Amino acid sequence: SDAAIGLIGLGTMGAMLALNIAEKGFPIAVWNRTTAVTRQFAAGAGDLAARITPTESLEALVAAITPPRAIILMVPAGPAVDEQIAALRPLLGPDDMIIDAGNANFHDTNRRAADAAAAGVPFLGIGVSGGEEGARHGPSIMGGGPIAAWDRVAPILTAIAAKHEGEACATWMGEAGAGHFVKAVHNGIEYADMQMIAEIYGVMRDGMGMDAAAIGEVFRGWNAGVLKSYLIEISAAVSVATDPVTGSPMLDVILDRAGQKGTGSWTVIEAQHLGAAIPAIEAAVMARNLSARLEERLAGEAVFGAAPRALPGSLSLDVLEQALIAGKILCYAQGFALISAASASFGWALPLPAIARVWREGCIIRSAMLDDMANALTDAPDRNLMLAPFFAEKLASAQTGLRDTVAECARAGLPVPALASGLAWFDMMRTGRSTANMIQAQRDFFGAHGFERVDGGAGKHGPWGAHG
Ligand SMILES: O=C(O)[C@H](O)[C@@H](O)[C@H](O)[C@H](O)COP(=O)(O)O
Repeated sequence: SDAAIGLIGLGTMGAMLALNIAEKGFPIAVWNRTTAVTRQFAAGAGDLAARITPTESLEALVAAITPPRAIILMVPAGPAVDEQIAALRPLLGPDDMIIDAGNANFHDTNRRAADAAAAGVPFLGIGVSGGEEGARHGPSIMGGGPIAAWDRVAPILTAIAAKHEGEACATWMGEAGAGHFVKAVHNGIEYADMQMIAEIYGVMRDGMGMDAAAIGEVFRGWNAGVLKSYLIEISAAVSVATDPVTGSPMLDVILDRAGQKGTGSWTVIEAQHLGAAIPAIEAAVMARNLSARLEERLAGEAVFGAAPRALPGSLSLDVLEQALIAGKILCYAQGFALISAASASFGWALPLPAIARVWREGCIIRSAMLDDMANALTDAPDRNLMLAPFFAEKLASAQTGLRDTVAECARAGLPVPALASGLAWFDMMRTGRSTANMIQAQRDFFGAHGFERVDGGAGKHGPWGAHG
C-alpha cells in the first residue's frame, strides 16, 4: 500500500483530478463502480500509470492507500454520496478521511459533517471548480470541514490547484458545508455572468443584426480589456466556431433550451432564506427555467408577435461593453454580500478577500476583475463591493451604458433580465428614501403589522382599521 490518496468516481471530473494528482507526484489509488471504466482509465493513463493503482473493490482501494488515509469522492451530488459513504466508512479506521469533492448542496454537507463529527472521524466537503480542463491542470478548490483535516491534505490540494502569481487557488473556507456553500455561490455568479453575456449576445444578434462570427470578434476584443475573463474568452470561441455537420455557425444550430444541475437555484433559495438580494443570479436561474419552456415561448410569439427588436444607432458596442462591466460589478457585489450574510448567519467567518483570490485562477468565473475585488475586499471585507472606491468609480462611469442598454432593450422588446435587475438593484441600493414606507402602510392597513416612524415616535399604527 503506497498510494498517498484514493479517489472514487472516474467520471470526467474524477478522472481528470486523478491524473492531475498523479502528475503532481502523488501516488493515487482509484476505484469506480463500473470496473470497465477503471480499466479503461488505467489503460489511458500513459506515463502517469506508474503512479496510479487501479482497484476493483473498495477493500482493495482501502488496502492500496497508506494510513491514515484520505479518499476523494467524485460522484454525482445527492444520494449517491451517502450510499458511497455508507459503503466505504465501515472499511476505514478512525483517522481515515472521506472528502466529498462533488457539487454537493451544503445542507447535505453540513449533515454529513455532523454525522462524521458524531462518529469522531474526519470528513471534508470541498468545492472544485474549473470543469474538465481545470480538474486536469489546476482547479480552484474551496474547502470545508475541520481545519486539521484540511491541513492534512492541503499539500496535495495546493499542489494540484491552479496558481495565481505563485499562490495556490485552494483555501479552507470554514467548518462543515462552508466550502460547498462558497462553491454554490461561485456557480450562482457563474450563471449570472453567463446570462449577462448571453443577453449582450442577444442585443448584438437581434438588435444590431450581427452574425455569430462578428459577435465573436467583439468578445475577443473585450477579452483584452476590463472584461478579460474565461467566460468572455470561451464566448468568443463558441461564437466563431462552425458546425462540422452543416458548416453554419455553431451557435445557430444549438437549441436555446438551457440545462441546470441545481447549484444556481440552491444559491437563490439560500439567499431568500438569508434575506440577501441577488437579483442578477435570480434572473439567470429564471432565464434558464423560461428557456426550458420552448413550446410556450413559441406560442407567446405566435400570439404577440416577435418584438420589433431593432435598436437605435445610439447603442454602440462601447456602450454594450460598459453595460457588461457595470452588470458584472453589480452581480459580484450581490454574490459577496450573500456570502457575508451567510457568514454571519451560519457563524462561519468566511474569508471574503481569500474567496476572491481563490477564484482568481482555475475556476469558471476566473477574471482580471477578481484581482481588484480581492484588493477591495482586503481593504474593507464588510463593505459592499460596489462602495469600494475602485468599483464605485468604475460604476459611476459604466452605469450610463447599462442604463441606456436596459432602456433601449425595454423599448425594443429585447429581454435582458439579469442586466435589468442588476440596474434596479443598483438604483435601489443608492436610494436613501425608498418606497417601502408604502408597503409598511399597506401592511398596517390590512393586517395591523405596524411600522417604525421616521421621527422615531412611539406610534406604530396608522389612523385606519382598529387603530383609526
Ligand atoms: O465550477 C465549475 O467547474 C462548474 O460550475 C461545474 O461545477 C459545473 O459545470 C456546473 O455544475 C455547471 O452547472 P449547471 O449544470 O447547473 O450549469
